[in-house]
Amino acid sequence: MAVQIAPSILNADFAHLADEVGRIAPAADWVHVDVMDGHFVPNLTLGLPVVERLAQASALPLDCHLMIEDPDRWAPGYAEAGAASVTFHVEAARAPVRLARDLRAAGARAGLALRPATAVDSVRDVLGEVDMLLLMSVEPGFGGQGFLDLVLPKVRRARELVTDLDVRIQVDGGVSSATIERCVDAGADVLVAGSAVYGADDPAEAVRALKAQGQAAADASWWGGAGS
Ligand SMILES: O=C(CO)[C@@H](O)[C@H](O)COP(=O)(O)O
Ligand SMILES: [Fe+2]
Repeated sequence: MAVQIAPSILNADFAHLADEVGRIAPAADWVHVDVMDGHFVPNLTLGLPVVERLAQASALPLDCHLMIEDPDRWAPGYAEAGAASVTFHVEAARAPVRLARDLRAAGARAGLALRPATAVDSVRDVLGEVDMLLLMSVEPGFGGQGFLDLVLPKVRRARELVTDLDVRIQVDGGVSSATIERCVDAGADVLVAGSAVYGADDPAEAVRALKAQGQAAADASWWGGAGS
């Protein structure tokens, strides 16, 4: 299974977003767009009008991570705006199964996100309804935070639970050359990296290096042969 890198533009220059995506486009699989509403998390970033324009201007598919309240109401709009993948938090959703189905019906991949304190087993029965499970390895809200090792057993458990499913496991927060191998070895196959990419002199080269490191870890891991 190919490891994918989704750089987060949270640490990019918001005045030149399309250009910032262009800097990673030669190497990245997705561009990770962190949508924060100032309520679900104590930070405010961007919303639907920006995502709509970015989806048109971006050289990469958009992986939208919605850190917002009432995703049941707002998330389908991001799929309709052109996001290729829309991830919402289970802690905020009233009807996660219905919402995942709405996202897929709107043409997007559906992702389910868990804060660090939310147990993976709490969503085991709905994993067949989604395309990706996002496990936060920092408390959501800000880039540049330290990686929380407590996510690693959760990643391993998630990988066990999706053995017979076509569900990607994404880790988000504090992913860098120092932590990516542990994430992938546990079972992650999509890695979000914000400051590790946009803090580098050459963001595309940083993505290539992370991908090579992650793929080597996957090939050597206990789950590496699983999935498609
Ligand atoms: O969703 C979030 C933060 O809430 C992340 O996507 C971060 O933006 C990733 O940034 P780094 O931790 O890699 O700097
Ligand atoms: Fe994120």
